[in-house]
Amino acid sequence: QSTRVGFYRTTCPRVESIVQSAVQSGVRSNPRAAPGLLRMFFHDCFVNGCDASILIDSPSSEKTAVPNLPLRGFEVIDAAKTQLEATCPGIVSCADILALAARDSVVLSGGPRWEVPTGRRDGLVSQTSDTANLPAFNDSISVQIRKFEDKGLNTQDLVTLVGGHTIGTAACVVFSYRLYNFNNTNQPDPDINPEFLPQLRALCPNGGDGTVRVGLDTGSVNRFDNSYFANLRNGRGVLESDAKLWSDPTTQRFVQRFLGIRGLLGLRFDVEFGRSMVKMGNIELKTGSQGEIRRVCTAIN
Ligand code: HEM
Ligand SMILES: [Ca+2]
Ligand SMILES: [Ca+2]
Repeated sequence: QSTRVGFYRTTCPRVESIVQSAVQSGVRSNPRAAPGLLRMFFHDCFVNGCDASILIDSPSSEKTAVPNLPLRGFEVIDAAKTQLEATCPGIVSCADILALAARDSVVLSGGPRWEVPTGRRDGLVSQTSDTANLPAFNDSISVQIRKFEDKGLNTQDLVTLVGGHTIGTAACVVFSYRLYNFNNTNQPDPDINPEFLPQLRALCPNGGDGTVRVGLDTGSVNRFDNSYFANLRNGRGVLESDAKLWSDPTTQRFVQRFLGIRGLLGLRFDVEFGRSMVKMGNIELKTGSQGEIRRVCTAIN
C-alpha cells in the first residue's frame, strides 16, 4: 500500500486549504516555522518513517533528542489539526498534515509546488533513542549516502533534499568548530573560502554564544532558490556536511548539474526537489489498519 494524491477527496475535501491557511498564519507570526516545518518533516520521515512520531510530547519522545531541539512550527500542526477535527473529525492523520505543511512552507518561501500524496497513518511509538541514526553535521559523504540509501534514497536525492538548506539557519554550536581549530589542526576547515571565513568568525566568535543563528544559504536565507548550490561551489557552505557536498566528487557532480555546468546533463532544482520530497514522504509508510489517526498530534490516542 502507498499514498495517493487526493486520498481525502471525499472524506475531507478542504484538507489542503485548511493546512495551507494554518501554515500561512503560522509563518506570519513566526517566520522560523517555515524552515522549521521542512526540517521537521525530514526528521519525522527518517525516524520510524513519515508517521508523525516527531510530534509526540513525552519526556522520552523523539522531540527531546538534541538534533530535534531546534525544530520550530509545532504550533502550526496543532492549529491545523484543531481546524481539521472541527471540519472532518477523525479523518486526517498528523503525518499527512506535516507532509502538506512542509510543502506549503516551501511554496510560501518562493519555492516550487508539488502534489503531495496522502494516506499516511500516525505511529504508536516515539523514543529519543530512535533518533541516533539521523544524519549529522559532521558526517562524511559516504556516511550521508549510506544513511539516505538505508531509507531508499539515492545520491541524487541526497543532494537534492539537502538543498532544503536554501532556507533557514543553523546555530553557531553546530559549525563553529570549523572556524578555529578544525580536527586539532589549529587551522580552520580548508573547505571554507578564505573570504567567507572572517564573516563566519564575526558571527560566531571563538568561545562565544553557541545559540546565535546563521543563515545556511548566505544572502538568500528566506528564499527557496538555487543560490545554496552556488554557495557550495564558492566554499560558502556553513555546515561541514554541506561543504563536503562540493569537496567530494561523488556529490559534486550533482551540485554541478543543478548549477547547469556545461557538459553535464542539467538538473532543475525546482523540479527535482518535489520529486525527491515525494520519495522521502513514502519512507516506511504505515497504511491500511497499521497505526492510527490521532485525535491530537502531540499524543497517541
Ligand atoms: C545529510 C543530511 C543533513 C544534515 C547533516 C543536516 C543538518 C542540519 C543541521 C545541523 C541544521 C542546523 C540545526 C540548528 O542548528 O538549528 C539543519 C538545518 C536545516 N535543515 Fe538540515 N540536514 C540534512 C538534511 C536536510 C534535509 C533532507 C532537509 C529537508 C528536506 C533539511 C532541512 C533543513 C532546514 C530547512 C534547516 C533550517 C532549520 C531552521 O532554520 O530552523 N536538512 N540541518
Ligand atoms: Ca517518524
Ligand atoms: Ca535561498
